Amino acid sequence: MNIFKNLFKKESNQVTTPKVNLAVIYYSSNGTNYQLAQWAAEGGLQAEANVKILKVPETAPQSVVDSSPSWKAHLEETKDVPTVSLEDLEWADAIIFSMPTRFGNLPAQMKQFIDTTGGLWAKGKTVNKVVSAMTSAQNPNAGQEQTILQLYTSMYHWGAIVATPGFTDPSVFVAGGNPYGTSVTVDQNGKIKEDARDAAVHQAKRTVSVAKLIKAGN
Ligand SMILES: Cc1cc2nc3c(=O)[nH]c(=O)nc-3n(C[C@H](O)[C@H](O)[C@H](O)COP(=O)(O)O)c2cc1C
Repeated sequence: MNIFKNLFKKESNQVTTPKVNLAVIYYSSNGTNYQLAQWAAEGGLQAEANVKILKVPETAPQSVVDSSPSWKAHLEETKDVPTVSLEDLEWADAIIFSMPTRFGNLPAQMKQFIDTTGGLWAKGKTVNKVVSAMTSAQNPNAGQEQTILQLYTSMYHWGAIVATPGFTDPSVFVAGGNPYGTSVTVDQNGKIKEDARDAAVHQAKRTVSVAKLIKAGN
């Protein structure tokens, strides 16, 4: 009888999962991906994760930033958002990346940050991070999926576990139906056209719940 009791106890322990650390890492020139990052952070908190919103460093020349009033203003508005560090990556069990589409690809700022992770990768510290990505673009068919998939290519090298939203929630359809990750289209004024809040929240919750399983398994 005691044996059964112990077995039951062990199962109960397995169900009590540890708290997950979620890093929402973004790059944004005009605020869209900062907004997506904030929605993802909301989802992480709803899933009871420890959450950090972190920006990647701006690498564009100051003269280029200065030539765009909205870009300049966004950097000023977000100057107090902490900049991501390699320690943040070590801390994170789960990571949501959010970045705009640039000529059908990742922005150089995000890629530059990812390319600083070779040391962590070499020590095996990127393995089993649960990751998911979001993006924005000015057109629905000019690189949204491609940008997310390019990010995931690096994640496969990390040994990360890519947790896509798939079609696991109605909010994915409302946001435009991108199963690879929430993606939004912005108009000329940078206003998001789709109602993507719930999709970003759902994506973060799903990412955290997969990370919980991985962490509990470890
Ligand atoms: C250099 C550059 C390249 C871009 N390339 C694309 C593109 O390939 N496809 C597209 O639809 N929009 C493209 N855009 C528009 C951006 O994706 C859009 O402004 C961005 O998603 C807004 O995100 P943010 O507010 O977070 O900066 C480009 C913008 C810039 C500045």
